Parts: sequence; structure tokens; C-alpha cells
Amino acid sequence: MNTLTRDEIDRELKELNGWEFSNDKIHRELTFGDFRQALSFMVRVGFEAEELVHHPEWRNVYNTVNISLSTHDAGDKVTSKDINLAKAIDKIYKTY
Ligand SMILES: C[C@H](O)[C@H](O)[C@H]1CNC2=NC(N)=NC(=O)C2=N1
Repeated sequence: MNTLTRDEIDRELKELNGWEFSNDKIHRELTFGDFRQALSFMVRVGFEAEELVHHPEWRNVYNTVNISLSTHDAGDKVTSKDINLAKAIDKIYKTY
């Protein structure tokens, strides 16, 4: 699987909302009105991840969800699979 160069990642991040690159992964912090909304978002992203066969690394504290994306099968580097999942996550988040 093709890992993206730093230039390619930067170009992709411009098309995304609020994602940053560090430590070989892309990251975004999302906030919600309450825990119920955060949980419902995570369930929806979880089903999308199953469809894409690509899964987020994430942490939830009450109304905040922190997500990191990288591709384990590509040595934990960023690939187009991470960009595609990030796009799906942005689309779902827009509905909250
Ligand atoms: C066998 C299965 O398709 C793989 O393990 C998938 C599942 N979800 C995955 N998720 C992520 N983030 N990286 C992967 O390399 C990955 N691989």
C-alpha cells in the first residue's frame, strides 16, 4: 500500500476540516453538545469504518472525541485509506 509523502498529505489536509499531521498520523479533535451525541457519532463512524475496512484510533472523554488515523498495514504511516476515512468522518460530523 502506498504511503503518502508529506507534500501529498499537506495537499489532502487542505481539503479536510481541522485535521493536523504529527507523529506519522493525522489527527482531529471533535466536540459535541453532550456525551450522547459523541457516542452516536462514534457508532456512525464505526459502521462507516466497517464498510471501508479501515478503523480509527480514538479516545472519547464526555463530549470530546480525539481521532488519529494511520494505516497499520503500511507501517503505521498515512495512506489514501486514512484520507478517505477522514473525509467520511468530516461528512458525518457536519450533521451534528
Ligand atoms: C484484515 C483487515 O482488513 C486489516 O487489519 C485492516 C483493518 N483495519 C485497519 N485499520 C487501520 N487503521 N489500518 C489498517 O491497516 C487496517 N487494516
